[in-house]
Amino acid sequence: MAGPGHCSAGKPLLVKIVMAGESCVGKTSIVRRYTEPSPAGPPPAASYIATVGIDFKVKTITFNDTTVKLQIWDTAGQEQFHTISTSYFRGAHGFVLVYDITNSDSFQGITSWMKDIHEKADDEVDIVLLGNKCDKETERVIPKHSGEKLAWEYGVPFFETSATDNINIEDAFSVLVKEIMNKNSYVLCDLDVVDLNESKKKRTCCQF
Ligand SMILES: Nc1nc2c(ncn2[C@@H]2O[C@H](COP(=O)(O)OP(=O)(O)OP(=O)(O)O)[C@@H](O)[C@H]2O)c(=O)[nH]1
Repeated sequence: MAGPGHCSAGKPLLVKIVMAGESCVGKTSIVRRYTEPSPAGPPPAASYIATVGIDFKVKTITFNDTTVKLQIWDTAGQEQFHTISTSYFRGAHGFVLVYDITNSDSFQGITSWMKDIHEKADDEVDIVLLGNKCDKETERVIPKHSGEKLAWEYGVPFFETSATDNINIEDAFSVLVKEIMNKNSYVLCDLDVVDLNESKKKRTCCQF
């Protein structure tokens, strides 16, 4: 893969990030909080709508004076979508691996998601571990030190986050992007990305 030094002048870099973790831990809410444009971000939807298959959002950031396009793939956590979700792991530069601090099954599931990442993603991929829903302190079942210990065992950064209260979301992505960007070889030039929304906007009933 090409590093930043190989990109044509003015071309942004492209970084592929994949969200992973059990169903209902807050992956979609975290992506929405991070990518949607209002300064504080909109609150995640109060009602839960499961991701079906896969979805993605793009966010453009500046890192050390370089424009970087983050392509964030939001996978479905439900078991029935496991094969399709993990098929998007290949080629990812980084993973945001999420559990819910109020749900012990989602914490136990991290080991299996880590195994999937190591089996299906490229070697030396960067990962950040998030214990989400830290605004629900009274319902907490996973102590913060358990998350820290697990992250330490895997050698990855760890944050407790809240998509609802916008806690540590920006910081978690910043740390992940920094780790990815520091490995120049994992960043692609954004040469052949087609903006599908842009083509849709231009299309009329007679033009395809
Ligand atoms: N209190 C609280 N609720 C949250 C938080 N993040 C998400 N939720 C709620 O948790 C539920 C599930 O959130 P989603 O973002 O859809 O979860 P998901 O991991 O994308 O779920 P799948 O699409 O099934 O994989 C929704 O009702 C959200 O409003 C949070 O930080 N705090």
